[in-house]
Amino acid sequence: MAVVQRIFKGTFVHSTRTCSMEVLQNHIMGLGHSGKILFLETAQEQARLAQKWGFDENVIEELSKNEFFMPGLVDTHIHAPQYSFVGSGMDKPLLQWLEYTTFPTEYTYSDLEIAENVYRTVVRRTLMNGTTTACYFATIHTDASLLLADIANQYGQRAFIGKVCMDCNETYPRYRETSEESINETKRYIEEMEKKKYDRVKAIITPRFAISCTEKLLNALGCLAEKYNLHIQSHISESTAEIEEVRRLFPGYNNYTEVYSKNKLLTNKTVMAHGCYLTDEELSIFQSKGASISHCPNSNISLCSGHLDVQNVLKQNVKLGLGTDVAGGYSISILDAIRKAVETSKIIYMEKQKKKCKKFETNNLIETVKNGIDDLPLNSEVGKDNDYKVLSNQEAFRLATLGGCEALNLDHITGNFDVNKEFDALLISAAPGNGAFDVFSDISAEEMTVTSRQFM
Ligand SMILES: Nc1nc2[nH]cnc2c(=O)[nH]1
Ligand SMILES: [Zn+2]
Repeated sequence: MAVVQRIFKGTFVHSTRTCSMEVLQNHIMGLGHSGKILFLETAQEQARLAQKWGFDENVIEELSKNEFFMPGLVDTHIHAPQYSFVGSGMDKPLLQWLEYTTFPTEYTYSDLEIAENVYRTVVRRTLMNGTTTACYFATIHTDASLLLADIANQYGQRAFIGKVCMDCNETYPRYRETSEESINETKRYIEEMEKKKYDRVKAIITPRFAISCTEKLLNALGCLAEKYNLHIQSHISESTAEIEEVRRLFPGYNNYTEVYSKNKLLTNKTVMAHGCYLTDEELSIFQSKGASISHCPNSNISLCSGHLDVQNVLKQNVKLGLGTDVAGGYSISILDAIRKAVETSKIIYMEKQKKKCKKFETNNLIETVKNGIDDLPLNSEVGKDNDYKVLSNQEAFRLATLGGCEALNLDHITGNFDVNKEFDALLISAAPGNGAFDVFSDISAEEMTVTSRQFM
């Protein structure tokens, strides 16, 4: 039997397959050598557990009343090099923003000194914000991408790191590769990454998006992903202008999703960012391939790209996680993504209400003509049968943790506190001294001084 290394007692909050947020109070968790969860049971079982696992009850580490453990946050889509201009240049829509702000900045990452400075900062800052797993885009530069992987490994972050591939760039031609360069450098990148044998940091195949890649490159990358059994990431259906351009560039395909799926880029290890305008037909392709979507609500609003209807994606059984999409999104925090996901869902709800209201108005007009003004429906009745359910905080919490791990095909390893998974967690104090918010309850001054720590 495995030897227990650490034992925690207190409150554990996580998601399960059937419950968005399960709060387990007064529970005991035992961790094994490798950080794997050996048991999580009610504290009433303490004496029995001590006997079974052979530990001394005095070694139990007890959380204070306002502390709890939750799974580490998962950022399923973030551009590490773009952190250097986060929060600026957001006055343009996607394609112009790429041309004038993003490409000129990413181009400078051939300089490893620039890369090292920003990459070290972004990994530390994401960890400080509770992101224990991140799926990164780097740039087209192989050595700088390898450096980002090395830094994530040094800091103990679980990460996918993508060397970006793009053999087309009409708007900023200096920042692109030839098809051969892109394919050969991707091979070199994969092989270098394999040699490193990092525990928690892996290469991910990264065509930037259909507009930046020829069909030849997309196909070659799909074949490489298959050959090396790798994860894949890209962008899809983020803005209407982008979709128009994809239609112009790939006239032989029925829709945007097909451009990826027919080039072997839509697998159960694929995560596609945005998907705001995917049709139900396209979502059903995602579902059948087991591919997932990274919902990046801050970016979608900041670049005026569109909204993702999360409830529809979930209804179609497509795997879904949250992403910051720094620097399309101005916040590096997944807590912000949780808030924005709920707010986006409320906006969709209000839009549906408005449509309903318009329908009533039209009907009223006809009714009014027929029956006179007294038969108008009361305002309070408007929207009564709007059956759209706003995303709850608990559901958004699930997307930020277990949902993200499902999206990245990591849910057999981590994402919640199931026995045998790795304990990848945040220790949250709801009432740290001088914290960012206030908690009104009977907590002692001593407990107030406890701050959040992070366990990996
Ligand atoms: N938000 C976002 N969308 C993209 N589509 C292609 N590249 C990018 C990028 O860097 N950011
Ligand atoms: Zn992005």
